[in-house]
Amino acid sequence: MTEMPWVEKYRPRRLAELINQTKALGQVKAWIEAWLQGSPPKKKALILAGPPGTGKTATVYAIAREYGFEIIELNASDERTFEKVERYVQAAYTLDILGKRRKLIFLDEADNMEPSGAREIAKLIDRARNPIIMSANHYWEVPREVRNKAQIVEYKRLTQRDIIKGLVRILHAEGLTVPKEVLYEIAKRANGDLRAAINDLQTVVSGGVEDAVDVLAYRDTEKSVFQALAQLFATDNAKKAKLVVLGVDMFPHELLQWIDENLPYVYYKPEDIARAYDALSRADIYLGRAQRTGNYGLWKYATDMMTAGVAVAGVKRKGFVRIYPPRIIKLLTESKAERGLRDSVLKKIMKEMHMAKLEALETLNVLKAIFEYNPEVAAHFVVYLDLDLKEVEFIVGDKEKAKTIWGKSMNIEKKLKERGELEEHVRVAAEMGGEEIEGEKGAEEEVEEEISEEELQKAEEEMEAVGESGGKVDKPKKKGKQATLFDFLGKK
Ligand SMILES: Nc1ncnc2c1ncn2[C@@H]1O[C@H](COP(=O)(O)OP(=O)(O)OP(=O)(O)O)[C@@H](O)[C@H]1O
Repeated sequence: MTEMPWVEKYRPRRLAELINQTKALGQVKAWIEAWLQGSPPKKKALILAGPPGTGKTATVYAIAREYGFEIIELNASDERTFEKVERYVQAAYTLDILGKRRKLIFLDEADNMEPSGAREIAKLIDRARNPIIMSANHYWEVPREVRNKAQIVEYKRLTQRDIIKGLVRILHAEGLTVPKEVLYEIAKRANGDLRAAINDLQTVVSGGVEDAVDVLAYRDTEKSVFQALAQLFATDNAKKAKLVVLGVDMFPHELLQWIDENLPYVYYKPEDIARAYDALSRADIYLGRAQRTGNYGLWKYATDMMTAGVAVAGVKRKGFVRIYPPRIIKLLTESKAERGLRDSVLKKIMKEMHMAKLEALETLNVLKAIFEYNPEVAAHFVVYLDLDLKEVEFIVGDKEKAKTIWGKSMNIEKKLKERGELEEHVRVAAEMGGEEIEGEKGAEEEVEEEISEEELQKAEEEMEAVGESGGKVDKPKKKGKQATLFDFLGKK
């Protein structure tokens, strides 16, 4: 079961619970009280500016709770934001007779605003009859016309002592303890970001403290990749998705492995997972092409595909998502028996779905997520791929779940037999696979997909479209008659 993220569970409910931001809180309180006393402050908007994870958003929620505001939370990077703000800006902030609560407008990411949106927001601030609070990591990147109309409140980077205080508070509430050294390590690495520290603590605790050394060792070298992926998987905004990986010190193909590993835990609908993997395989194609031609300009498209393309692929799982290091590293520690099972499953995927090994590996990752969360669909795959119980156990990684899926697959097979349709099922499955494979060798060889100049041009337009609209990427059409998960899900 997915546990609630601790950063949400322990979001400070009252201002007094906020650690070490006394000066900032004093300014916010004075400003909000001016509204309540019937004389709105001269600057009708506030900008809470400071490093991530220092309590800006938490302040807004605590203020709302203590002073009885309803929060209208909007993201400043969303182009439609100003239309939405417009709706609330004119509403009176006083309590009305129907007992509705006064509204406080909260605009996150004010440093990520489009220029046209900024002009509108600036106009709206002038007309505002409700308090508008904005939040930004980089004050100077908030558009000037907005900055000029807002009062700044500075949030300071939290100290290691502050971080430890926050972590201990949570451990106390959870009735847990972790070794002091682990706590110090987390605090040291958090760089003043309590949100990152709390996420690290939850990761360490959920994996068992024995795991802590590994997780923290990774943090040392891959410091920002955990944070970047957590942000990537939290956003539906294509532009933000592209930005969050900018600071990651990694080659694109390494980043791709990390995304690949973690993606099945983020999406839960098979069609969304498949869509995200489609974006990832496009990225992979660009990387291959860059490698072959030496045109490393293609890395940009690859990175855009694996970030924006993946971020907009569908509905994400809510709750805390633990980020895992790439499977390739884990594979090295796989036992011989596991390797054997993996290879036999891969062979079946390659044979039935007419895929090359690399694609079959990706498909196996998708199957893992499907088997974990969707036993009905999983059972159809068992029949289709003719898996045995041991292989099902290997895919789902849990004996009980494997039995459930197995039971369902037996039922499907029984029904198909009864209706004399087993052969038909196999025929349909074969059709999905398309033409006959050209022997074992053909299936095992990695297929090199060439892309033409027109395709590159199209990719550029595609990525621009993703960046601008934040909308969904069109599912690229697969060449040939290879079976895809879409085919399977569509035909089932
Ligand atoms: N000063 C603080 N006191 C107590 N808890 C805090 C503090 N700062 C952050 N936290 C914890 O970290 C979580 C994230 O903090 P918050 O959302 O307020 O960060 P933020 O400053 O708005 O970051 P960002 O700029 O990335 O939006 C909170 O839910 C809370 O659990």
